[in-house]
Amino acid sequence: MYGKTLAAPNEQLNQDIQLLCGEYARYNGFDEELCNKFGVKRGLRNADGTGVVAGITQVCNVHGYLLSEGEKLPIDGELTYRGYSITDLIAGAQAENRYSCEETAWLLLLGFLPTGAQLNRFSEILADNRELPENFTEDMIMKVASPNIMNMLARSVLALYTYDPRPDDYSIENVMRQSIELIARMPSIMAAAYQVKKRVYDGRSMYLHNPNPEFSTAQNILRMLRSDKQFTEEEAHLLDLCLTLHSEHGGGNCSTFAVRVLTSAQTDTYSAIAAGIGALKGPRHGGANHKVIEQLEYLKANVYDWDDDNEIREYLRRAVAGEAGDRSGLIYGMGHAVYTKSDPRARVLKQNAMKLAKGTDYEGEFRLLDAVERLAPDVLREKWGSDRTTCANVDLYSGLVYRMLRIPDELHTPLFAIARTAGWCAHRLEELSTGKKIIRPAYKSIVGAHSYVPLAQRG
Ligand SMILES: CC(=O)SCCNC(=O)CCNC(=O)[C@H](O)C(C)(C)COP(=O)(O)OP(=O)(O)OC[C@H]1O[C@@H](n2cnc3c(N)ncnc32)[C@H](O)[C@@H]1OP(=O)(O)O
Ligand SMILES: O=C([O-])CC(=O)C(=O)O
Repeated sequence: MYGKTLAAPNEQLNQDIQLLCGEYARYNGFDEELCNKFGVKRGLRNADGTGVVAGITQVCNVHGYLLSEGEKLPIDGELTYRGYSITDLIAGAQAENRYSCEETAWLLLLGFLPTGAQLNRFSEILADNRELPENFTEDMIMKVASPNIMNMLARSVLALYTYDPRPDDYSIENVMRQSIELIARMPSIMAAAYQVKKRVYDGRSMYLHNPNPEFSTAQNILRMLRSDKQFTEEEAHLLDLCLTLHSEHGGGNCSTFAVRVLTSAQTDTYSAIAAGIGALKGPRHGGANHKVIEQLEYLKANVYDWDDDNEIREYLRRAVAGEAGDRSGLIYGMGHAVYTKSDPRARVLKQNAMKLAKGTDYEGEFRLLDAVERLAPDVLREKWGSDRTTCANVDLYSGLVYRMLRIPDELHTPLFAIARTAGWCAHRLEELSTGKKIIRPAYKSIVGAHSYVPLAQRG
């Protein structure tokens, strides 16, 4: 067989680990009721599920419900970047046949819309910084390839520290430079990591195409991923729309909060952004877009009639019971910490997915996702025993759009990371300029006091 395989742990080590885990279970874990007793805000949430307010931000607003007399009222979600609605940002660029991802990055970093001259200069700066440092691909990506591109993104971002003459300078001027370099370089890292992974793990040919300085971020991504470097303008504009939609989501989402936590310790930009990538990789967060595609494959394999709601509902019930799919009990692409009735990004992605799928081989996959969106809320309500409103999130339709753009499934979450780098950097800058305090919540200790026992006396 061609390609690198990972060594399995040896049998003796497996047995030792099982013993250790048995001991772990005896000495760890606690009665969940203790959290209620001590008023612990698990997941940094209030009793009604709203987030504990951890800071003030001017970067973004995620609006998902109204509070009336202490009750959460479901509404259609709204998302604004620096006060501008995402739909206006996208429509504005589309009306002028422009790409919006670079304008969005400027807006998030600086706080206002660029003039034409500012946008042109910013795009030139990004173009000048897309290439990776000399020998970076050879030394940092090729030498120890990773089977997982998110892992490779995090490792490569950390490695860039070594190539930076001022890695630990956290002045706004220096962090702005680092932010712009990272936004420019992330697509090149993803493309190289994917090509090398293809070669090393899948035994396929790799193509290392240089970015084109004349191209936008979306155009360059398609150019670098495709063996023939070819793409259509429609494809690049759709990818640009996806990147814009994923660029930012407030200070409280798991990955951005991770970036803010690390930043509050005044650590370096590379460590903070690598933490964001690590958090985004999780299947409850950005990794859900990849999981949605896996879930779609399970549905395709296990549902006989894709138009039979009863059969799909039954499958979803089994998934929630942990008896189907990846056995996690989750329906991926559904539910959100803030949005109730709808996620505005999912609405836009759904429209595009529907348009693109119509009359193609993907129509059936679109109908399956649509069925998940229609049926999952009731299935979840059965589980919760309540009438709570839940909705599709950004991850439900993005993977199908990427599939239709011929982007490999394993790059769906990395594309999210590429887009979110602008948001992470904007929050890092904000945390540095306004945070002023190390983020340090408390954990209530419930461990009793023990007298030390000398080794010879332990039973
Ligand atoms: C870019 C993004 O991060 S968007 C989110 C992407 N993630 C997913 O699609 C994964 C599936 N969804 C989820 O896991 C959740 O809805 C989250 C992580 C997005 C939000 O989590 P929370 O804010 O804790 O959701 P919420 O308060 O509504 O959860 C209540 C309960 O319902 C469960 N639940 C929520 N959504 C789902 C779901 N899609 N499938 C199964 N159970 C769910 C929660 O696990 C929780 O169970 P518990 O009380 O046993 O712990
Ligand atoms: O806000 C959240 O918790 C998750 C989310 O949708 C995002 O980060 O895009």
